Amino acid sequence: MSQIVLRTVQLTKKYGSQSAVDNISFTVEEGQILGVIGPNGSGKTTLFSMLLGLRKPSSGSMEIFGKNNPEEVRKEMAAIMDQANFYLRISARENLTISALTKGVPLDRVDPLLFDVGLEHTGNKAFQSFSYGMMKRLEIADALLTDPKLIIMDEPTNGLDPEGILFIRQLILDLKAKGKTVIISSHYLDEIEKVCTHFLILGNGKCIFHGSKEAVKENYETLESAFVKRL
Ligand SMILES: Nc1ncnc2c1ncn2[C@@H]1O[C@H](COP(=O)(O)OP(=O)(O)OP(=O)(O)O)[C@@H](O)[C@H]1O
Repeated sequence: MSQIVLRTVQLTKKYGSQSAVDNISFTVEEGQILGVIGPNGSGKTTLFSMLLGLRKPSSGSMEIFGKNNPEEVRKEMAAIMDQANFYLRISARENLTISALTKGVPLDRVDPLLFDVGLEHTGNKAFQSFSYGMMKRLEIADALLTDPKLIIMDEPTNGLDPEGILFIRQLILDLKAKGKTVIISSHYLDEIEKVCTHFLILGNGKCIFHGSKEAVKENYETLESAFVKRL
């Protein structure tokens, strides 16, 4: 049986009287690629913030690798949240080297990762000269430094050109081939449908569908139709 990576039980986050995440229970097993979708304001970022330990649930519980506190499994997890903090005047390679030193990661991981994200030729350019797509690639390399088992990505294709979108698709497929577990939010249903094994559809903070790609196909044919019919 596959290991359970994440289990939430009636997970709830309230802002005042409003439930941004409302009583959500689901599990994610090792190797699954879970796509989290929902309209604006449906609770995706709030859910991710709790998974990363950035916000505390108001009620309910969650376990990641069997631990209640995300801090205890920090080394097993990485997040790509569009909030990367890099030094502007130094290169991608230098930024990644500093990050590796800070995280206690062997420095020989830096160059292969620059290669993996397609920055091997631009690795010596100052970060401030980077395009948005290049920044995103560096953020991904940084997130993967620790070889995490669980990768959480909040709308990773937002603002990317077609080449960048293809790169993210291939990256997720590579992570899947390595047996990593990925939780990814996106508004691009066609794109997320190509890479995910499972889906969680949120509406007003509630789980309105959770199931496998096969269950979506069997019941709704496409993710878009599941999305429209369940909302
Ligand atoms: N810090 C906050 N204080 C009060 N309300 C908040 C806060 N953060 C989010 N909300 C509210 O919680 C609800 C869920 O927001 P959240 O950002 O989690 O949704 P989302 O699905 O990520 O949206 P989007 O697709 O626009 O990124 C929204 O109604 C939002 O206005």
